[in-house]
Amino acid sequence: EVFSALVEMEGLIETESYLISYLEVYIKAQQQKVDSLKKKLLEYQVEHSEAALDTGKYLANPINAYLLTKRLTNDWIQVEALLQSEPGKEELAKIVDARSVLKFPTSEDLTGAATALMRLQNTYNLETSSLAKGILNGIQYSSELTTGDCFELGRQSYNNEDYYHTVEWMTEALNRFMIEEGFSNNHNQSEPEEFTKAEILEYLAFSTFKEGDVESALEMTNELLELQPNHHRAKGNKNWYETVLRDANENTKRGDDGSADITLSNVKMEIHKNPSIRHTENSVYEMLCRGDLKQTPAQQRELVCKYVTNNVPFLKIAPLKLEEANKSPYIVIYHEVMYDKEIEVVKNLAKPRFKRATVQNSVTGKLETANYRISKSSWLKTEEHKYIEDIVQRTEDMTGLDMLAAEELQVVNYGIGGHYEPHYDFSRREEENAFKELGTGNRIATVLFYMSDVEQGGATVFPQLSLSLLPKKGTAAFWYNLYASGEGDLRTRHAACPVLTGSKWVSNKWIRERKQEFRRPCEVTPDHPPKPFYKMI
Ligand SMILES: O=C(O)CCC(=O)C(=O)O
Ligand SMILES: [Fe+2]
Repeated sequence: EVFSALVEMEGLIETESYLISYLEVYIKAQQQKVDSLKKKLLEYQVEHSEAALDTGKYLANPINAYLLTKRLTNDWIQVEALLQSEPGKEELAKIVDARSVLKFPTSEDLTGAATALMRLQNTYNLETSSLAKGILNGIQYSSELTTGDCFELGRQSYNNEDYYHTVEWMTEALNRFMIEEGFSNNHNQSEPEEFTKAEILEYLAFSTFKEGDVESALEMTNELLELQPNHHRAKGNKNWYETVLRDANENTKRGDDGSADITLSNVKMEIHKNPSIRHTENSVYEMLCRGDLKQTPAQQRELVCKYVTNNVPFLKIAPLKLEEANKSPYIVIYHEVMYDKEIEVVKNLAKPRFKRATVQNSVTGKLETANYRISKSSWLKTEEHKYIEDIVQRTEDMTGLDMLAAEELQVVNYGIGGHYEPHYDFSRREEENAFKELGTGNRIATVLFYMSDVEQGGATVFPQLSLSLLPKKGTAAFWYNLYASGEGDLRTRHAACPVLTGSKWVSNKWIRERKQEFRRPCEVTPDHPPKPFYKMI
């Protein structure tokens, strides 16, 4: 699959440019055939109309008799040959073979890309109508979506059981459909559509019902039945909606307050609200991604920037630039700790080995792909390149921790809407077995290098700390995941926000407990963190 990393999608641009050139040559060849046929037709028509005017007179001329004979012998053989010729055959073969030769996205990619758009819409509160116009946060980024695109996005949302967005996109499709219908009626040039108004209404009605608005769902179904009186499912739905409304009305009548509101208390109905307001941790996460939530001035006042040498002799000459991002747990940003030339090498080494990033199943301990982590990644060994050795040495200097038991450098590229929902980098108790086998202990600390700027979105956020770190090429974030006692620090729960525009590259160096005994001696008493300010789910 290609949608999970932007760099993987570059191959698709190449595919498209080949297809365009094949198609262009094919059409030219076909056009030449049609042009020649038209010319022949015209010649036949001219001669024939003269002959038909007065057959006797025409044939009395021996030259005409000869020409007529010739037209229907030699000439016509040429026409037949032209008709049967297959110009552009080679290009057609190339187009047919393209799927096995060139890089093509799959239907999973289409679903993934559509889901990513929905995620972006949710996280960044993007308006459907603006998005349909190709506008992201007020900036025109791409061409406008067609009615068919809106319908397709609605269908994809429906398949994901996201009824909120199905309603949004199908309403957009319906509005556009009506405008286009009016337009084509006036101009008498209707294009065949890949969907009908009835289909839009069916999706719209059912999703509106799922969202809890039974009356509107019924109205839409009635409209659908006007278009297609024998629509089987619509008839069934109409009955069902009417029953639901009748039951609700009876309930209301029995109510004391005499309110006319429809209560559906006796009807079991799943109401799918906008997913962004369903979970509290999620809503904090999304607010942080949008920049709607920030550290308080009181928190920020405490933070300082300084040059550090961490008692490393080399750093005495070239100290590191440290910016504190959070006091407790201590999270810092190091500036200018990965250089452009290193970044290029790391990217190039990583690209050919990219695989969809996995997560560890908390029950089985197995690695698997998940919708809550969408990116591609690969692992680079320290010995692979001098630059990686340098990066790992710098990581040791930055953290004061031993790199012997650290994991390899993980390099990550996020695709459109690519994200990693709130998680801990350390392993929870259930998963510990996996680490015991490795014998390296838990992930004591994380160093997260930013290898690109990101145009919009893609922040790393810590919901419990109201903290957002914006990617800046060459910087690295560093924090301890564990207390000195070895217990996991729940406040380090963090997430990678979906990338709205741009390509996000990061690399992680996860440092393990093993070998740190003398660098960060363990303590017996964990300091217990304050409770999060929102409800954990
Ligand atoms: O990409 C980011 O900003 C964070 C990535 C992350 O948390 C992880 O890979 O564990
Ligand atoms: Fe993480």
